[in-house]
Amino acid sequence: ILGQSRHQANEPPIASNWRPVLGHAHHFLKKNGAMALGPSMFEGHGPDVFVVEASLLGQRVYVARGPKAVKLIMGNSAIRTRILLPDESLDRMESNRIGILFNHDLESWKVNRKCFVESVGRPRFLKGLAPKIDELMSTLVQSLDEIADKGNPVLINEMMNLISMDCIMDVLFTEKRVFDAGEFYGKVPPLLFKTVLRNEDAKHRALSQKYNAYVRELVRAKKAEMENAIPDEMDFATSAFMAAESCFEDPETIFKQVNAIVKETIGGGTDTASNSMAFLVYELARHQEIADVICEEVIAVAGWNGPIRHEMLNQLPMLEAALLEVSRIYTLFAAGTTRHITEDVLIDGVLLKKDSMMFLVIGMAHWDASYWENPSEFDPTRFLEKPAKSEGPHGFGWNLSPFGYGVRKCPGQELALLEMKVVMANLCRRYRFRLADPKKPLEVKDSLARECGPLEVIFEHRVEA
Ligand code: HEM
Repeated sequence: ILGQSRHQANEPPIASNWRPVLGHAHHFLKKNGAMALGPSMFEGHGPDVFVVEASLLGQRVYVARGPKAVKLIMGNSAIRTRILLPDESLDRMESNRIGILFNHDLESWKVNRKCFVESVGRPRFLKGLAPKIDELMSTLVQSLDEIADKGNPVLINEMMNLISMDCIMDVLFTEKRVFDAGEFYGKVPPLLFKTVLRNEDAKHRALSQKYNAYVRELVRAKKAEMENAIPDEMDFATSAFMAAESCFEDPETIFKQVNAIVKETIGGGTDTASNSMAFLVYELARHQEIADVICEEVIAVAGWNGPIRHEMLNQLPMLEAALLEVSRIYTLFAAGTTRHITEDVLIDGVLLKKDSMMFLVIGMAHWDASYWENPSEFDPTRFLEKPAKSEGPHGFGWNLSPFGYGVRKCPGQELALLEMKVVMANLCRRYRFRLADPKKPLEVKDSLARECGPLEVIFEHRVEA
């Protein structure tokens, strides 16, 4: 089952695809493990069936599907703990009982989450965010212009990885680097976070040690830098130190806390944004009319070369709609939102029993034909007008929740959307994207999150540079 794929050539992936679920179940599926698995768990049935119970190596698993699950389960503050990972994996990531992503200790998670949310939401940090990414992009387009001059295809999945990594590191530490981040990549492999979770051999252990040491060094340097005056527009790591200092007293705890926030931002914020942008480029290459509208929007507010400022970002409706549409169709965590049920809880007459695992299949609702017209079609215009009775995380009912919803929803949502808007606005006004081989099916890999496979794209200048 793990080896099968339901992707059709040239079709976007089925958002309710069950492969990511099995990726998550990896830890529990031993060599001869068996799991009662049928399509009813992940797709095919109407919205009435919203929790399916299964058994995985003798452990009870609930698969919560569709919009009702998003509203009732994600919105329920009693169901807060994420799936339990082996201590061994957590120790290797140095993230045992610290941070928020895999912290199983609810009390500790609560204070850590408060700290994360405070760091990422601080106005003095947010103020400088768009100019910072915009400045980085203005340096990058010089390299991209050369690529466009030559007309050679680029691997957009890899390029977006580099851009996204550069953005996140700049956002965290105000690091100015050039486009070729190769050397840096050796220290922080972008997929390390995922690899660490799944692979236990010596190579990965060594890589994670290197990575942990590298991040510690950056955080230490940031702390030292904070002895001087803190600038009015601060970076994320500075904001995280301020948040941690307001939550904890012990300097060692503060340091560990900031370290965790930084690693979770790198882990949660790089692959996610880069794959979303790679999928968006793919769709824009196939829908030039949408790309043209986005280009016109950007030029109307910022001109061909002017800076893209924070206040302009809500004047780019088609770009925002295109990002939502990509998040709907490609749903990075289609089935990868997990919970561990810590106490018996009754949801809409369904008893969810203590000590069970849960997978929340948010992607199912994203492709529900009873809610979305032509759900497999990339059509951002569906987001240009909100329905009159707007509800749900994005105002489109409970049928759209790519960042989750409720107590554990993604705390990086605003940052991710802002970053993607600034990056894509810079690219869309300057270049037209063409697929090097339009007939080649898009490769999509499902693991912890959904990934864009090798994708060759040609950049064409929109204006003479
Ligand atoms: C396109 C980009 C992104 C997508 C689609 C995304 C999606 C998600 C989803 C679905 C969850 C799980 C929510 C749940 O369990 O209910 C999550 C959690 C999380 N995300 Fe994101 N995310 C993105 C970007 C980011 C960024 C930029 C950051 C860092 C600033 C980030 C940090 C986190 C963290 C730390 C959590 C764990 C929260 C917790 O467990 O309490 N994410 N994200």
